Amino acid sequence: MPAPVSSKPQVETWTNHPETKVSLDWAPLQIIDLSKFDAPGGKQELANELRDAVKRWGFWTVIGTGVTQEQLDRQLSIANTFFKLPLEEKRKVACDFTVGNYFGYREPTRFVGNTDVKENMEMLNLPKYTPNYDSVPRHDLVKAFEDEIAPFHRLVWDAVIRKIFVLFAIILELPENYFVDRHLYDEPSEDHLRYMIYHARSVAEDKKIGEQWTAGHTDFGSLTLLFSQSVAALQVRSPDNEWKWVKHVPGGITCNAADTLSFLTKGYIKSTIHRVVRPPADQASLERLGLFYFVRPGDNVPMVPAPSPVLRREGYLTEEEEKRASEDAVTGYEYVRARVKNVHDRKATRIAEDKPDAVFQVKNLKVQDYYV
Ligand SMILES: O=C(O)CCC(=O)C(=O)O
Ligand SMILES: [Fe+2]
Repeated sequence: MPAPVSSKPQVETWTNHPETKVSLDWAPLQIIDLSKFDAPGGKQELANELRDAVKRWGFWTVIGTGVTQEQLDRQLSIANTFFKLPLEEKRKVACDFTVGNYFGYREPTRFVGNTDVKENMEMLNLPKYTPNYDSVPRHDLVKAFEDEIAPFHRLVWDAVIRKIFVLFAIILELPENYFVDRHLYDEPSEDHLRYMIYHARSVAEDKKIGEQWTAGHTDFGSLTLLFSQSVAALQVRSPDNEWKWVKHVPGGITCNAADTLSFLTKGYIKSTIHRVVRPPADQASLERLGLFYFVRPGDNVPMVPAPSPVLRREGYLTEEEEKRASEDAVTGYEYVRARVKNVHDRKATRIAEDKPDAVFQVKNLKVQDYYV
């Protein structure tokens, strides 16, 4: 048995950056106050507020989550400490994209498209703390802080994700636990908490890549939670196909729906296109450290449309489709692993100049690979 890690390393405290003073074209994202969730009529009220946001934007912000600023800052400081480790240490547990495995450290090794500019982002994806993942390797630093990371990991699911899934079920007139049951924390899934850092680039380098740090894309799982942070760089494609900046909401969590939730709802819940670009001038030289939770469907959950009266009524789902849906259905694990492999198991990242006509497909499930 490995020796228990007795003392914690010193953390490199992370300090948040000031917000940009540049006036940007911000996306008008709906704010959902989850502190109302348990009040009488609260869930229904929140579901009504969320309905339009999920159908049209696929992006919204939650506040009143119960996750404290102190907990958030502590996670960011642990993340900051991790990224300052020597590369050899970070490499000890690495993502294995040859099998679409996103758990572990992602090193910025790839060139952007056909340029000589390298990726500027590193990440660490931490699987859930449940017996299913006991044997998954973790870095010593992560083990040393497990008493803080593990409860935080589960708290995000319990306090935020579970509630959002209940709201989706109400919107779709399904039993309240319909989506919760397909994303349970204690069942196996590719869910991960993510630490992610973007390093600043020079004006000249950013120019070569069209200032796009990550090309337009949809996320692979069901739901992405981005703990709101002050360095502006994330843009969402609006219902009118215009890029809008996502504004910082202190203490809030920006959420977006992703591919598998769109499959489970026949496209009613929108898997929204977004990208990451060079920050505005007053923030362009800052390190951009972020904390995320990527929610994936349960490994064994079939990607079939929910039997929702709303989907039937609004013409998303025909009787014939409903009958055929479960034949040869793709599972959550199959889709997510294949999608991660397709996007990441390559030597160069995609760039806006590439032809954006690539379609990714697993059996009947189809998405556009990336967007300009
Ligand atoms: O860094 C961000 O704000 C978003 C990152 C993102 O879109 C992703 O990792 O899928
Ligand atoms: Fe994304």
